[in-house]
Amino acid sequence: MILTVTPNPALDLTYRLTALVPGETHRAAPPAVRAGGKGLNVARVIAQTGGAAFALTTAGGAPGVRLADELEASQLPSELLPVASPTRTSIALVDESAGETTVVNETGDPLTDAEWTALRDATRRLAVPATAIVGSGSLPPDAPDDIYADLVAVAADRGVPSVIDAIGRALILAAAAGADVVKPNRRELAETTGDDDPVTGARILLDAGAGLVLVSLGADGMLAVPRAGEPLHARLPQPLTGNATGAGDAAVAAVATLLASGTDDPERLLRRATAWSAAAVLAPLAGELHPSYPEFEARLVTT
Ligand SMILES: O=P(O)(O)OC[C@@]1(O)O[C@H](CO)[C@@H](O)[C@@H]1O
Repeated sequence: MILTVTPNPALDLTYRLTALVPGETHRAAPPAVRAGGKGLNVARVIAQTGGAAFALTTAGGAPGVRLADELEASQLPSELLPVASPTRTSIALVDESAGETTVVNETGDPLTDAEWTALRDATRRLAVPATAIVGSGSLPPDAPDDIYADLVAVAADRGVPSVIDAIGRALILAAAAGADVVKPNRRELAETTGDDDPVTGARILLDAGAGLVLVSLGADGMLAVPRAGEPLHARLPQPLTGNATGAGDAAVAAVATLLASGTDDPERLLRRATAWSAAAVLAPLAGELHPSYPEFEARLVTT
């Protein structure tokens, strides 16, 4: 199975609005409630596409109970480490007329040292049967910077690939630890490296030690910058509108699935990641693909 580790999960509330007007009051039907956080979405997509996934995360307080209940109902194999602070909430406002989604992510509360140790220990234990390990999502305040680097080291010890979707120093340290693939989006990459050009930014992460950098470019598709050879770009002939929340997680799910099956060709990784990411935009909630996802790869333009 592919192990996903989400140190900062979120109870995702998705509201659908006919139109989002800043400064106005909106009335909405009750939100869709999902156990979210990037690694949980990655695991859901792997499961939807026929793979075996296991999600490791934390849960605390009343939102943590709701997260646990929803996760159990979804039947996604998972382990939730109990933590003292309440799980954060993330709100997605889907503007149906504009075809855009606005997201408010709480930062989350710090974990204690003992809770971080428990997360590291559980990662080591659950890595034993894993065929790939994914570390995904922002970290709560005061998190140890090396948490994803540690995960990369665990994967390397087990001889399985690692994929990291993170930001800042945690991402740089994960690259330096030799992550097989790192997948920031364009803004996260610029924030992390201080370079606005995605190819130059990606090369900073490659120089640090990453095997391949995938950069999601939103409606403009995705870029793969390998250690050897030229950068590759893939996109659909025309952009899609929908709910882009979780599109990056679908890309990570695609990459982890291919790596776990022994495929590490950058172009294949890029094409599958771009296709699943696009199919996620057409699905109503983060953590799922539109059922026509197998058709997307054939429509891509790669340069
Ligand atoms: O704060 P992070 O971890 O960067 O993002 C959290 C989040 O917005 O990302 C997922 C979509 O990718 C949601 O399920 C989740 O709530």
